[in-house]
Amino acid sequence: MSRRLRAFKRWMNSNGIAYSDALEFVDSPTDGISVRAVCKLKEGDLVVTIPKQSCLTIRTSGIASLIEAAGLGGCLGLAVALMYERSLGAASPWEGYLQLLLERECVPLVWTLEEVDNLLVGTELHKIVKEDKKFLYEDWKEFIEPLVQSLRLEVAHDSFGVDQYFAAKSLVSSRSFEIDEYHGFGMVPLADMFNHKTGAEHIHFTSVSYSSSADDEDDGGEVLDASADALTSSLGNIPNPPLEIILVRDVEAGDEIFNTYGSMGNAAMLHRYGFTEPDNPFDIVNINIELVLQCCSSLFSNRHLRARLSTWRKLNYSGCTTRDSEYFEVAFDGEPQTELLILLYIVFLSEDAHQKTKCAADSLAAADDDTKLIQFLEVTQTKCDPKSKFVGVKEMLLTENVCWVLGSLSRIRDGSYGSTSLGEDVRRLQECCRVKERKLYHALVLRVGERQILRRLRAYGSNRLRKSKMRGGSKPFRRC
Ligand SMILES: C[S@@+](CC[C@H](N)C(=O)[O-])C[C@H]1O[C@@H](n2cnc3c(N)ncnc32)[C@H](O)[C@@H]1O
Repeated sequence: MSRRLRAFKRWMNSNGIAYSDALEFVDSPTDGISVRAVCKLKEGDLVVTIPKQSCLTIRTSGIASLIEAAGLGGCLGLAVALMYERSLGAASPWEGYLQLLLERECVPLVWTLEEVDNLLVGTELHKIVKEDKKFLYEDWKEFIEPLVQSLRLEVAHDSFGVDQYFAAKSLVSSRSFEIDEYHGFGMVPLADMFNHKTGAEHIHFTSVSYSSSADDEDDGGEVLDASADALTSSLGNIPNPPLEIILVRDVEAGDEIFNTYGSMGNAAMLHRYGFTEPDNPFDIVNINIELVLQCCSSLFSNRHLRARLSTWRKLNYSGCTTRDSEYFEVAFDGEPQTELLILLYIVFLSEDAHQKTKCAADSLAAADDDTKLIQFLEVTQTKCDPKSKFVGVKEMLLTENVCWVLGSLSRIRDGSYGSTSLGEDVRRLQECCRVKERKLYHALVLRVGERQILRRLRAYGSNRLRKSKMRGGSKPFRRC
């Protein structure tokens, strides 16, 4: 066992963190720390208990009162707590835990701007990471720099520099857990040593809720050997149950024990945790509404597009929204969000069908989603395919024109990745070393995954078109 793991185990023992003998901690020079099962473990086994007082949170940190006085909460406050405890070195009560952590996690936030521009161009993350860098710098300038200057902390000021803040944020983003209402988010030693596997986790991490009934207290016999002091909150004598890790799936002897960080696409995973998973079924690509309108602008006037967009909105449709953009999701299998198909369908409606839709807009808008779509198609007098009950209402939106735009959107969106083809990206990924070229590897997994979704979007449109033609289905209202 590595020296840092031995020191961490000693620290856990003296801080009331109890774990099953069946857990083995592995320290690999290439892949970091992971947890394995020494023997077979069964679903329902309680394998770890962690007193909340051993977690590093805004409340437990030695700088708690200053953070509170400055009104810093959430991840920003936790990053300050982490920077402070790190600055204390061996004097920090968490030293045995902190010495186990990397200086920073390799999330795009801590990549250079040049790396972000070169590696993430075109991907869902490019703009987001550039904004993150800007906003976090502003947070540092506005909250952390004045805090350190005004309070004349007895620790080195350079422990609170902008680089240290970004490093702390990368650890908070990749390792923190929500503990409870009182502590909020915190660094949870040991719970943060389990790696992630999508949809195949073995453990769940839980915060046990306290019950005052004597029966419930008796049931607490399974709790591992955590010290009574550690289980009692420092705020009066309110019993404060520990955090627990419980097996939710059997693990064979020798196998790695995985947690889940949630079901998310590669962009979210790389953003928050600094890694990706090939063929991640939760991957998505977003198509901005501006791009949709731009794509249609070669066929229709601005006036026409504005009128059709307004009708779509009157029917109570919208895309997904963030602070400053509206977009449509394309799922892993290439299926576009229904709202996008409806918008395109309305764009291509004949003037007569559009007028009828406008007249019926108020009553249509009030209906639930499924009924609204059926009634909308009836209003626009789309001839229902006799087999439509087998193909689904969504298919009725896939006219030749709509499918054509889907293909165009896919090509234009794909152009944002630069001049290399998908095939070249796939070759680069095959030749890339996951360990030595970590940033390039994960950026390529993200890029290739997104471009494959766009290719499936093209296939989605052309397959539906072929099927529709074979059925002699709905005719386009207007040819491109
Ligand atoms: C909560 S920590 C897990 C323990 C970590 N391996 C360590 O060395 O301390 C989360 C970090 O572990 C790594 N990680 C977790 N699951 C991973 C996976 N499936 N593939 C690659 N890296 C993973 C990432 O670097 C991530 O930011």
